[in-house]
Amino acid sequence: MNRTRIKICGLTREADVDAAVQAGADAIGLVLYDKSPRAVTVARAVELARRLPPFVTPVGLFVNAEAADIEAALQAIPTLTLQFHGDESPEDCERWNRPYLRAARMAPGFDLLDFAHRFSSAQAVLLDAFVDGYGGGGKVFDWSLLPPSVPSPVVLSGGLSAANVIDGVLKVRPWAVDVSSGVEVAKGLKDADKIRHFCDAVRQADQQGSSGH
Ligand SMILES: O=C(O)c1ccccc1N[C@@H]1O[C@H](COP(=O)(O)O)[C@@H](O)[C@H]1O
Repeated sequence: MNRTRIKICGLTREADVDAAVQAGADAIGLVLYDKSPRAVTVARAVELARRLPPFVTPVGLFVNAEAADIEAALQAIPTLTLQFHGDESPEDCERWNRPYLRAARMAPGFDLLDFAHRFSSAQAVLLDAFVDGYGGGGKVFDWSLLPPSVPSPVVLSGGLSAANVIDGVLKVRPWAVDVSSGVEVAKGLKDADKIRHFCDAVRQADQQGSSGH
C-alpha cells in the first residue's frame, strides 16, 4: 500500500508538536517568516524541534529570507529541511546544499512543468494556491490544473482538511500532503483532534487508493 507522507505546518506550541507526532506526521513545519501569524523565532524553533523523535523531520519555511537568517536557522537546527515559499531562484535554494521543498503558487496559466524543471534539485515541489501573503491562506486551488505527471515528487497543499484530503490524495496521488489552516482553531494554534482526523483521513485515502475504490 502506498503511504502518503504527512506534514503539519505552522506549529508554535509544544502540545501541537506532540499531537502531530502522536497522529503519525512525518514532518512538522516551523514558519521562519516574520510576517506570518504563525511565525516563530529561531530560538523557539529550536525548542519545538527538540521534541521530535527520530525520523520526524523539522522543516523551516522561509519567504525571501536574508541569507544570514537561513544560515542561523541551519546552525541552530542542523537537521532542518528547507521550504522556500517566496520568489527564490534555483540558486537561492541550492546554495545551502540541503534538502529543500520549493513552493509553487498555483493559478490558471502557471507552467508547473517549467517550474519543476527549473527546480529539479528540489526534493519535492509543494503545490499551494496563489494567495496574497505567499501562503498559508487556507485556499484550495483547482487540482484539474495539474498536468498528468510532474517530474518531481509532489507535496499537495493549499486549503486541505480532513474533509477534502481523501479526494486530494485520490485525485492527485501526491508523495505527501501539507496542512496548516485546516487543523487550526486560530492562526498558529492547532487542534489535536483536527490533526488526528486529518492523518486518519490520509490513511483512509491510502487504503482506498490501494484497493482501487
Ligand atoms: O503558514 C503561513 O503563514 C505561511 C506564510 C507564508 C507562506 C506559506 C505559509 N504556509 C504554508 O502554506 C501552505 C498552505 O497552507 P494552508 O493549509 O492552506 O493554510 C502550507 O504549505 C503552509 O506550510
